[in-house]
Amino acid sequence: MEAPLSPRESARFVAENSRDVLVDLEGVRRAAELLLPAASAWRVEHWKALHELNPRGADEAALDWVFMVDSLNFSFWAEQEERKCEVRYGGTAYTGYWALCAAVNRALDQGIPVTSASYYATVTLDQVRDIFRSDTAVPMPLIEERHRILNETGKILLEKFGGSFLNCVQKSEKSAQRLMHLVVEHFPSYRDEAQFGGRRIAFYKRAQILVADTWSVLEGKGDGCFEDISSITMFADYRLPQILVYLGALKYSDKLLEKLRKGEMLSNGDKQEVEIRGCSIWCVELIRDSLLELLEERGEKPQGEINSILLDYHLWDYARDHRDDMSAVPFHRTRCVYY
Ligand SMILES: Nc1nc2c(c(CN[C@H]3C=C[C@H](O)[C@@H]3O)cn2[C@@H]2O[C@H](COP(=O)(O)O)[C@@H](O)[C@H]2O)c(=O)[nH]1
Repeated sequence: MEAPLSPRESARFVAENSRDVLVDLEGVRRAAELLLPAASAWRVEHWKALHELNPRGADEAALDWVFMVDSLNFSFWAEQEERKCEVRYGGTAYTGYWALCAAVNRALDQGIPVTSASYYATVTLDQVRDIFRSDTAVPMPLIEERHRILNETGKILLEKFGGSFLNCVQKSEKSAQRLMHLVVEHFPSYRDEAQFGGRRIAFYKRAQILVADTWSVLEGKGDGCFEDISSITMFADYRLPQILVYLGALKYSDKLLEKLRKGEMLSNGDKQEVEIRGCSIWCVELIRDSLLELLEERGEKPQGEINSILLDYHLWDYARDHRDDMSAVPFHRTRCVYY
């Protein structure tokens, strides 16, 4: 099979051929102006402090935490908004992606070595159900797939990288692209690819967020000093499209909007699902470019770094904090292990 286009080229190709999703250039500019005050202060060193559940260290154990969590970083959305999986940890009730992190930290606190490949390569389904148990009647979605992926991923990490994700990172020799391709080549559950307009395309959402979280947990230093980190695009999940539509940078056709409002599912790889994901990536690339142009026009230098990763993190956090304001904008419902 032909090698897929890179995520950035896939996004450009989809945006140029999309029918139901449009990147609005005026909206892109307005979004960049809205984000500019915050953008100047974005720094990779802030990632850890951003959220209490992120690992604190920058060692092998922290990398194993990131690898195991990003191997399961998919599909947390609930069938009914009011009936969600919830994990209580340290006095807080967490939902969505944070419920996953809270469950991992809860297990570690109980002495279960859940982030060690030697453990999760042979963990049983019953043990996985217990580790990720919800504190409500609603279980975490796709628990069987999460079990299968843990066994598969753990076995491969043991066989090919001595059971340590640090070895995989060091093999990339400080190239974000090489690390992304190493992960996709060796770990099947990260192969987030599709067919669109006669071309093979790839979004590699979990492989790219894994590279980004590796860069972040290592604070861009040592093995994490990727010279090509700016080549990583935004991560095409189901939250970012929602916020981009809310900000007016992305537009859905009436037909698509109606479908999403009714809560209809889109299958992974459907034309409209690919258009949503591809246009979202392209939209964030253009917002990033617009931020750099605005800074240039104002003769300002950012204190940190303006790239699609830090822009994505900011937008994702913004979406989390403005969930209610965005309730009129539907997110697309796809059940899969890729995002
Ligand atoms: N584009 C993008 N998508 C991201 C993330 C994250 C969390 N990562 C960073 C955030 C904090 C830490 O600093 C991590 O570095 C999770 N997701 C996706 O969202 C969905 C979960 O949403 P909800 O159901 O609301 O929890 C699901 O597809 C999940 O895969 C991100 O950052 N960007």
